[in-house]
Amino acid sequence: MQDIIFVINPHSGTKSGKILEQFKELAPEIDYFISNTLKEFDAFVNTNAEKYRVLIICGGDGTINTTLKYLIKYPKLKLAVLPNGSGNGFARELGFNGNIQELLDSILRDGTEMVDVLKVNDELSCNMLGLGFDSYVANEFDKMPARGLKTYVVCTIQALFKYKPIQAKVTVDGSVIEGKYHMINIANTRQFGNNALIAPQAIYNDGLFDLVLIKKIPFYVVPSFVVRLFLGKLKNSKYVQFVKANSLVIDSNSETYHVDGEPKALTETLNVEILKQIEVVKTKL
Ligand SMILES: Nc1ncnc2c1ncn2[C@@H]1O[C@H](COP(=O)(O)OP(=O)(O)OP(=O)(O)O)[C@@H](O)[C@H]1O
Repeated sequence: MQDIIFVINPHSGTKSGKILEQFKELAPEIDYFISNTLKEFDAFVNTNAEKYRVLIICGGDGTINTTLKYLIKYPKLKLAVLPNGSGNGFARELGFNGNIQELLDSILRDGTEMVDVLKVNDELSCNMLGLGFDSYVANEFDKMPARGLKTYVVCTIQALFKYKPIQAKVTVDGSVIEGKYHMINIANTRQFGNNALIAPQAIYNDGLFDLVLIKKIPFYVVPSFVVRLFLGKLKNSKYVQFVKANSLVIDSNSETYHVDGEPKALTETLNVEILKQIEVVKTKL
């Protein structure tokens, strides 16, 4: 337990204080660090990374995203997750269920699995990036004073009335796909979070990502689309096209995009490729 570090993002989710207390009670011998700012986190990891074998991240997909560059720089460091975000897509896919004792047991078993990391211009991603509707929602969510699932649902419903589809040109495997889209996703794992399975066939360690192109959906189709999304049945929808690839280029008039749920302004062409793999604690027996 000496070589494990627990890092908690106090800005993620809605119950980080309570989780930290529970963690300290169950594992008093494990070092912990409260990551108040990215600057403090950077200084802490760069000073201490060599001391540790496992980095437990307590936060959402956005927090996990901020650790990727360190996991690549210090490959002896393995990632484990105590989910505390609004969607927790990555944690759900890798089987991190939020139970502290089960997490510690998984770490002690010492099994690991590799996970692909994508490079998106100068950023990294391990779960999902997207343009269009979901980046619009991520941007609106970012402006809200409260976080959590409830706020996310409110932002999504409001966006259904305000959002306009985007124009995009995607160059993938020498072909050009061009059109008007409700949203475009590049999925390393199957889900956005909250078990919304946008790319049901995505495999996080196959050296490929799934490009998911969603055409403009008529308003009356939205309810059945949402049902298919949560059932993992989008493959049969005529509004959705899937392509597996390991690199692509996107030009779009979307003003925003998101990387693992973190909204960004879109001002240039996006170049996406599979970069490397990181080692993640295996939760399944
Ligand atoms: N390592 C870090 N240290 C400090 N702050 C961070 C760190 N990583 C991310 N943040 C900030 O904390 C905010 C919330 O983090 P995160 O995205 O993980 O939680 P969430 O939005 O509640 O969950 P989810 O991404 O699952 O929807 C981010 O938008 C970012 O501004």
